[in-house]
Amino acid sequence: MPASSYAYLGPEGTFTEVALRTLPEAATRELVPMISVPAALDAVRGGEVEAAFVPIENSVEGGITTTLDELVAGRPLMIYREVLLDITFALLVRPGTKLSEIKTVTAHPAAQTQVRNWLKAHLPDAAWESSASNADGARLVQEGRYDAAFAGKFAAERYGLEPLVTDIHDAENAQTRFILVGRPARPSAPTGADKTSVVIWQREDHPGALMELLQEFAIRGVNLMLLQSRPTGKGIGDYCFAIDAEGHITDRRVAEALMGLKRVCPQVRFLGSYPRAGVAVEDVRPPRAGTSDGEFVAASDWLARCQDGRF
Ligand SMILES: O=C(O)C(=O)Cc1ccccc1
Repeated sequence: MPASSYAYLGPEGTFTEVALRTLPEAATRELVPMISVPAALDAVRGGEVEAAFVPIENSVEGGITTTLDELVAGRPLMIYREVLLDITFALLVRPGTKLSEIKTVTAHPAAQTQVRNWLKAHLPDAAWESSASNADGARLVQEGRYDAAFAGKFAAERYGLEPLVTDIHDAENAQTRFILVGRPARPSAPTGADKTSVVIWQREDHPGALMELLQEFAIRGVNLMLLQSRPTGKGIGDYCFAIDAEGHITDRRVAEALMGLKRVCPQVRFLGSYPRAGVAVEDVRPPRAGTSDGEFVAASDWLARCQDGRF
């Protein structure tokens, strides 16, 4: 596997692959399908690939916990890009299969919540089995292990299947967010429409503990876009929090919020600052009064002058 390659959640024909191919840099890399998110991220940690492209969140189910848990623990990784993809499923079957003949269906667990109502209405007696990815489900249908798979329509041809039903989605406008993850290095320069991801651990259980952490963002006018709690595995009630905040680590208000967290949390893991998918710089709300870079710089200059008695 050459180092100028990107691993992704495979096999060929996943939504992940479709999302990855929308990145211009993917055209110049070898794309290597992997069987699971941990396998893709381990290939990054081991230096076998330059980066890995994996799903992180969808608008119906929330966080993809395998990915979050991988980013929270183990050797640190960093997020460099994100991609949003609209998701609708097709029911893929071996040619000639009728709806009435389907007894078993499969897909990635994150697909289940997106097709649950459709399944209840059209295949109420079908048994559900999870597969490693939606394309892997299609592969298993080709092999005869299941009767049908929920996957992208585009996966049908690759696995010799036919889309019996298309455009299946319980929720309108369902989207999945994917991230490009690499080893830690300097984040790309701010674009004006950026996002910063961190994981924070709280010091101890006490009233208002989470509010104290969130207030580091609130008082500096930093908007939060994701807050996902994950168990640390150390015992019931012991959680860390994955947070996406609007802005770049080089924005003063974001940097100050992160420093605030670093002072009060036992551990903070920086996961990267990267351009927001689908957001133009003109659409980003301007900083709240008193939280622009200029205002932070003016305040720290004033403080330095006070400390010097030069005011
Ligand atoms: O990329 C895929 O095909 C996956 O299996 C992950 C996934 C699951 C559900 C919706 C979008 C992506």
